[in-house]
Amino acid sequence: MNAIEETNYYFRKAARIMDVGTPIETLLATPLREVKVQVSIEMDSGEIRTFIGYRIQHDNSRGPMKGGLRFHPQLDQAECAAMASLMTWKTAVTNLPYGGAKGGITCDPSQLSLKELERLTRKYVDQVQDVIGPSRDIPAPDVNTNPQVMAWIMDQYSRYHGHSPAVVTGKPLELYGSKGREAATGRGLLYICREILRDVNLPMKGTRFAIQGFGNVGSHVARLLWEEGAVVVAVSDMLGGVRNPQGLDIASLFEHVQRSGTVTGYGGGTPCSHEEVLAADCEVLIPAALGHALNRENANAVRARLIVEGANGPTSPEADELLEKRGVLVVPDILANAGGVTVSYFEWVQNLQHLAWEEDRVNAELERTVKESYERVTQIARSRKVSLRTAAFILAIGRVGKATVMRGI
Ligand SMILES: NC(=O)C1=CN([C@@H]2O[C@H](COP(=O)(O)OP(=O)(O)OC[C@H]3O[C@@H](n4cnc5c(N)ncnc54)[C@H](O)[C@@H]3O)[C@@H](O)[C@H]2O)C=CC1
Ligand SMILES: O=C(O)CCC(=O)C(=O)O
Repeated sequence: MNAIEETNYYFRKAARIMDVGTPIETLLATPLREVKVQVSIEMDSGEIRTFIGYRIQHDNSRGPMKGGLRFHPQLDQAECAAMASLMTWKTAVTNLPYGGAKGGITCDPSQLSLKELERLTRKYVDQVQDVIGPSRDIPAPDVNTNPQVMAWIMDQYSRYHGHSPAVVTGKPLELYGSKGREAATGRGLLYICREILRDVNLPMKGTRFAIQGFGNVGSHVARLLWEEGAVVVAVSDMLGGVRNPQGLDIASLFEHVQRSGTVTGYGGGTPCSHEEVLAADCEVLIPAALGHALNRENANAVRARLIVEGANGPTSPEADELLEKRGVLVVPDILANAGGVTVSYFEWVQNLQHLAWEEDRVNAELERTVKESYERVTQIARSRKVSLRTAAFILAIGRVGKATVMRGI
């Protein structure tokens, strides 16, 4: 199965329990529009290079489409489509007035200079500016994109359409960004962890976590959990992992990462492999890197009793089944990592109203939203006797399906 087949497997499993019927099931599984563009730029050397960019718009029945932009060498159309679809279900689980989209460029940003990255981003906007917009489709950061990239997007789009801060979220604070957005996905995961730990009678203090990925999502959730007394026993990034059964000192790990750009080589733990992080002896595993991290080959090695999905699509359907059989509780991506898009929504609202919220308000509204979604999903899981993933899809499909039918097809 490729990425979109995996996402649709989960979608169909829930749609069939709900008995939505083949015509609506097919409609909801089919993206509204798939844009694939040539992104050609002049490199610093004077050479012309051509990259491929995507923007997949999955559904807009509940509002403008929303979702991140990924710059990654392995990005392809199927993965963008999968993540666009996940955005539709995620915004619906969280009850944000949005649909879903996702996009990016197949490239390795570590091989580009800052100027090349800027030219690439601006050229991409030239190619998609007629399909995005503040009330049409609003991009945001994802893997290897950041507030600076969002600033270039805002600027380039505004050259075509006039001053438009609300065309993109995750912008720098100096350029209409929202307080709290940078840490929002990690903070949302923290709130989810608090809820699920309470439900399984585990205290935050002393509970052991392993975290795959130490970028925006992984590093913030590690810091927030550690600040609450949780023990982070292993972390990794694309170069490898580091572990310490007594707990890593996250503040000094941050200093190390700031200096070296990677968790590897950190002196407060011992080096370990990617697979050892996923199989770490801990209560909670947070995959917060790329899709398909947990699959048929490694799912049975997982020792955690809870998995909280920070990444999008980190668990393949085969792995999901193996984990469920072993009683491992999985909090799915479309519920667990919705903190980022929730604060993106707050940023968009602030931009449309030309005002700025204080961080306390952002975090309080985020906490309320996360708790409410968690409550709704767990109620469905209990009453229908299904997994949290299937329950989250049932909630989302109900909302998107109703909006679709009420608007008229
Ligand atoms: N940034 C956001 O607000 C949101 C991101 N996500 C998802 O969270 C995941 C991470 O995104 P970000 O943190 O934003 O990206 P990022 O680019 O800031 O960080 C990605 C991290 O993953 C690491 N990584 C890459 N391959 C790895 C591997 N094989 N093993 C271990 N680590 C590896 C990188 O070294 C880096 O530390 C993605 O799946 C993304 O779609 C989900 C919701 C919102
Ligand atoms: O902040 C956003 O709008 C989208 C973030 C994102 O791409 C995601 O939730 O996967």
